Amino acid sequence: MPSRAQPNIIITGTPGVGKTSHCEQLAANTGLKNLSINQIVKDRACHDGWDAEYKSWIVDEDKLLDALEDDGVQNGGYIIDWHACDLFPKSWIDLVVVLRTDTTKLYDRLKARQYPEKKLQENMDSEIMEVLLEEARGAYDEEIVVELRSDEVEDVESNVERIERWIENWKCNQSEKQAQDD
Ligand SMILES: Nc1ncnc2c1ncn2[C@@H]1O[C@H](COP(=O)(O)OP(=O)(O)OP(=O)(O)O)[C@@H](O)[C@H]1O
Repeated sequence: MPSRAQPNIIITGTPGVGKTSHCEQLAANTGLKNLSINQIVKDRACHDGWDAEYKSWIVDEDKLLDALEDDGVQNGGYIIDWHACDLFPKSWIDLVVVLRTDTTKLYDRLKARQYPEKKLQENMDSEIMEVLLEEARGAYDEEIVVELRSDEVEDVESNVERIERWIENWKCNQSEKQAQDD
């Protein structure tokens, strides 16, 4: 286990599953820093331009990782909000939460955001095919990947409470480990 005092947690999932809603609530409750990768990509120009068809930035992953490393993300204390997860080094990450949503609900949420039809359909397919869950399971140890439902508003609160309990346990384990090492 790494010797961080605070964990790093990825909240991932198909666009529209509720990552931002979860991350904001979790950051407010725990004091961990909310790291919106979308924002970093935009603000720190970690991209190779704008994809007009998909209406999204073409991410330069090397630049992005350099920017995160400069900020000391590897030292812990971050909630990482991003619709991909396999680019972050394994050694940086303590928990990966993959949010899942009923596809009818996802369709309504993406439609409300006026997503272009092609992007909407691809995201629906991605949720149906469990692409993000498979990506998380492929990139990280099985025991740190957790799948949570985000269908109803109440799910956000119960998921956040669950993650808060996980953080407390993680900190206890870290303190015990530290005491053994001293
Ligand atoms: N569990 C939920 N129940 C009902 N509505 C939700 C839930 N989670 C999120 N929403 C709503 O769905 C929309 C998308 O949520 P949010 O922006 O948090 O998703 P996201 O996964 O961060 O999307 P993106 O990847 O595009 O940033 C918002 O209008 C939000 O209020």
